[in-house]
Amino acid sequence: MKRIRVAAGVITDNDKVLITRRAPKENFAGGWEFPGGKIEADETPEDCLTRELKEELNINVSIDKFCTEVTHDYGNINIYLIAYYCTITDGTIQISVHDKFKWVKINDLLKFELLPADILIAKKVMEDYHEKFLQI
Ligand SMILES: Nc1nc2c([nH]c(=O)n2[C@H]2C[C@H](O)[C@@H](COP(=O)(O)OP(=O)(O)OP(=O)(O)O)O2)c(=O)[nH]1
Repeated sequence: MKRIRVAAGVITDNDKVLITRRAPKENFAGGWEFPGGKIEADETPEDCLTRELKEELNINVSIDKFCTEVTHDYGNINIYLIAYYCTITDGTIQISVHDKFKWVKINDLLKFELLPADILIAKKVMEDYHEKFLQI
């Protein structure tokens, strides 16, 4: 089975988080995801994420913190997905490979049709958010 490694960015703004929708003709068209892409052989996940977010959304980000990692078996492909919390440091979002982007309430994340591998990431983001909220 084909195995790939993918880095994804969890970009939050107070109670919201950014998700992007895979365009028609892409694999998993119509599915919402955390933007990012495949990690190349000579790249760290962080370098990959910086590159992908610039390529796909035209933004520069700082990578703040590891969020979580998951592996998911899609049948024909096995994906290792590593997610990091990021902050936009420069630029305004311009989509190029996605057909939509949306800032959604963290609490509403599971209402969107996320890619299957992203459900565990979404749950971790919600958990981290609630923990932060309880500490205030
Ligand atoms: N980017 C991204 N991909 C995800 C997520 N969850 C998930 O299962 N995937 C899957 C979908 C794709 O099969 C794969 C990532 O491929 P991609 O098409 O986004 O990566 P890429 O930009 O490097 O691809 P390419 O067109 O250059 O080949 O991982 C996610 O949250 N973000």
